[in-house]
Amino acid sequence: MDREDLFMKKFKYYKRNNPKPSLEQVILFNDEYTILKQVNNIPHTKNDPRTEILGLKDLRVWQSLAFSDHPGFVIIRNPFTALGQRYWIRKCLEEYSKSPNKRNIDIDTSLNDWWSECYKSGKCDKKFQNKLRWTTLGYHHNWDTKVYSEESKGIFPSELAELCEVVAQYLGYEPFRAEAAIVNYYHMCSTLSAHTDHSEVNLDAPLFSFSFGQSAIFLLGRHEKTIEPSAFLLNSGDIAIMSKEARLCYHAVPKILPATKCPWSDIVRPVQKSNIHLKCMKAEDISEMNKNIKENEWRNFENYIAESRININVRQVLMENQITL
Ligand SMILES: O=C(O)CCC(=O)C(=O)O
Ligand SMILES: [Fe+2]
Repeated sequence: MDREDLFMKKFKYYKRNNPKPSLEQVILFNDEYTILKQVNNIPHTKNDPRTEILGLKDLRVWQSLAFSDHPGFVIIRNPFTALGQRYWIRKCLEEYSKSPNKRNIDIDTSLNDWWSECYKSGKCDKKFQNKLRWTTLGYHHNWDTKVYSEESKGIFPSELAELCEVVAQYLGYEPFRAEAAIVNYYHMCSTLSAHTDHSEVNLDAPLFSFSFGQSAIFLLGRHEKTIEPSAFLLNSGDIAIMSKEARLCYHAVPKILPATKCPWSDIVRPVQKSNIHLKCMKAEDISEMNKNIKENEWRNFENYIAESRININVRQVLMENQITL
C-alpha cells in the first residue's frame, strides 16, 4: 500500500480559506518555541564593513536560529535595515525583472522593461503587473528539463553576489559563489507547490532564500513526501538557508499571509559614503540606496509590496574548482 503523502496533506491544510487553518503550529508565529537555538555559539565581535552599503544591520545584532528537527536549516531574522529592504525590493521590481533575464511573461511579450510598462498610462496597470511571477538570473533555471546550461546564462548581479558572500561568511559557509537565482513574485493567493531544488551540480553548497514584503507559510519536510513537514513563518527581511541535510528536502509555500509589521516603513537613515573595499559593488550603489528615502521615489514600490511577497532564491551551480558546466 502507498504510504500517505503527508506533505500534500499539510499543504492543503494551510492553503485552504474556508475554514481558515489554525496557525498555532506555525513556528516563529510567536517567539515562544523552545526548539529554537542561537546558531552561533561564538558571538560575532566584529562587523563586516560591507553590511551598511548592502542594506544590512551590524553583524553583531543578527539573530540566527537553528531547529533541532531540521538540521542544516537556518533562519536569520530580518537582518536588513528599513532602507535595505527598500533597496532590494526595488532591485527585484525595477532591475531583475528586465530582459535579458528570463521571465514567465516572455511567452506573451518581448518588452524589456516590465516595471515601466506597468506605469505607461500614468497610473498602475495592476492586471499587467500581476502577470510577473518569476525571473531567473545568472544560470537560468530551465523549468522543463531542470538542467542548467552554458548556453542559457546571464550576468549574475554583483550586489546580490556580495550580499550572499557576507551571509555565507557570517555562517561559516565559505567559499560560496552565487551563480543562479530565481526571483519569485507572489500575490496574496499565490502558492508554490512541493519540490526539491536538485538541478545544481554542486548539491553541497547551501541555498540562500531572501523574503520581502508580505509574509509566507513555508513548509519544510524531509527527503520523502510521506514525512510530515514543519510550517515556518517567513517575514519581510528573513533569510532562510537550506544547507547540509536540509539542502535537498521538500519545501513549499502554501499560503501568503498579510504582514503584521512593515519593516520597509520603519525610520530610514541614509547610508554614509566611506572608503570600504567592495568586491562586487560599485560606489554608485550608495546613491541608489539613498534615493529610496524620498517618498516619491519609493511610493510605487511600496504599493506593490503592500499586496505581494518577493522571494530571491540563490544557488551555487558549479563545484568549487569548476569553471563551466
Ligand atoms: O518563496 C519561497 O520562500 C521559496 C521559493 C523556492 O523554494 C524556490 O524558488 O525554489
Ligand atoms: Fe525551492
